Amino acid sequence: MEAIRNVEAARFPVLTPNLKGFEAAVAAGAKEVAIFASASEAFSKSNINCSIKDSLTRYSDVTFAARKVSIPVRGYIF
Ligand SMILES: CC(C)(COP(=O)([O-])OP(=O)([O-])OC[C@H]1O[C@@H](n2cnc3c(N)ncnc32)[C@H](O)[C@@H]1OP(=O)([O-])[O-])[C@@H](O)C(=O)NCCC(=O)NCCSC(=O)C[C@@](C)(O)CC(=O)[O-]
Repeated sequence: MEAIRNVEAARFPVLTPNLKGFEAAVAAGAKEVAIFASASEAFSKSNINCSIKDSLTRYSDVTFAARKVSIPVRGYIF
């Protein structure tokens, strides 16, 4: 994040799989984050170690937290 902080004319959405990741991203200076869910239970488990249903709950938490501090979430319009 330090290395890309001042790059202009580019967006760097940081993948944030849960609230802990979101908080770390913001602390590191992220100006945009991204949430990423899976279409199959197997991929969801392998990728972020939880069910699709649980991932949607996590992403709801991340989106809510992002909205509170006006951090854009990729693909989401507040
Ligand atoms: C979601 C986790 C973190 C769960 O990881 P986990 O091991 O299931 O986590 P846990 O909840 O069991 O906790 C284990 C430890 O990890 C810690 N932990 C818990 N969360 C975090 C965090 N955010 N950052 C740092 N540490 C974390 C947590 O605090 C704990 O630490 P301990 O108490 O034992 O010391 C893990 O499965 C993970 O990192 N998954 C993400 C994998 C990933 O980055 N996948 C994306 C690949 S790219 C892709 O999919 C393509 C595409 C196209 O979608 C990309 C795009 O959208 O652009």
